[in-house]
Amino acid sequence: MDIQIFENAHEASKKAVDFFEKALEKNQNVFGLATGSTPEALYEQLIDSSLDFSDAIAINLDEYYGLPANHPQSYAYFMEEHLFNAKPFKKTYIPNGENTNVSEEIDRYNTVLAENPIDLQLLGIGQNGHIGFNEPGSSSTEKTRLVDLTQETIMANSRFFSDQSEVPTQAYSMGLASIMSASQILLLAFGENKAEAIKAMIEGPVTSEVPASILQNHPNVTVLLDKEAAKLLEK
Ligand SMILES: N[C@@H]1[C@@H](O)[C@H](O)[C@@H](COP(=O)(O)O)O[C@@H]1O
Repeated sequence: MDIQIFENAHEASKKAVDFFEKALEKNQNVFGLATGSTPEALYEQLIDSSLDFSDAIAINLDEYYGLPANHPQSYAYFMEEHLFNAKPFKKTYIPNGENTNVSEEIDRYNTVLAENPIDLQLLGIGQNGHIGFNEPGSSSTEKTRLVDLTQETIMANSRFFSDQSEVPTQAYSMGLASIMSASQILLLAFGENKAEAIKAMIEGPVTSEVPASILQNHPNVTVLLDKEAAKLLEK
């Protein structure tokens, strides 16, 4: 893993833009994208850049189960608001949270991934070390699936909903095997509340208890951190 530490999220996100630029230059046009507050600064900078994604494909990691795409807290809505409306892609994919035929939705998404191998996968990280919505205990061999969210994740995500009872308890997510099959991975983490997860991911053992630790086994991972998220790392 290549670990890079920056003064703040803005500087780290600036560096992340370079990875998108380099990928486009090499005609690596399939981007695995993430939601959450972490990539917001990156998406703002991509919008402000002259980079052209009109030939690129975006494949998102996950979506809440039960939320329609036009729900303001759905990840589909987030992506439109934070990136796609201002920076159009040729094609965008995200799990359909409204599809209650679970095996059909999983097959559809796994086919999308098989037909469009991801060149650059962007990731955030949950405070418990989850990536996508692969919670602690997730198997490293899983592809797309419907996951039960942990109480910790439901609590963390409740800040976006007016009432905790409205926070979905399940989500469709690309699995760890889907994430690991990307050619290159870029993980961003900002703020002190990510410091423990980052330490465990980088310096701890590879364990399903910290899903992100599996990234130690990937040959091409870059981690961009601000000082707070890096503060527990051994110097
Ligand atoms: N499914 C998303 C993850 O993809 C994201 O990395 C994580 C951290 O979110 P944030 O960036 O807001 O801290 O939250 C959610 O659980």
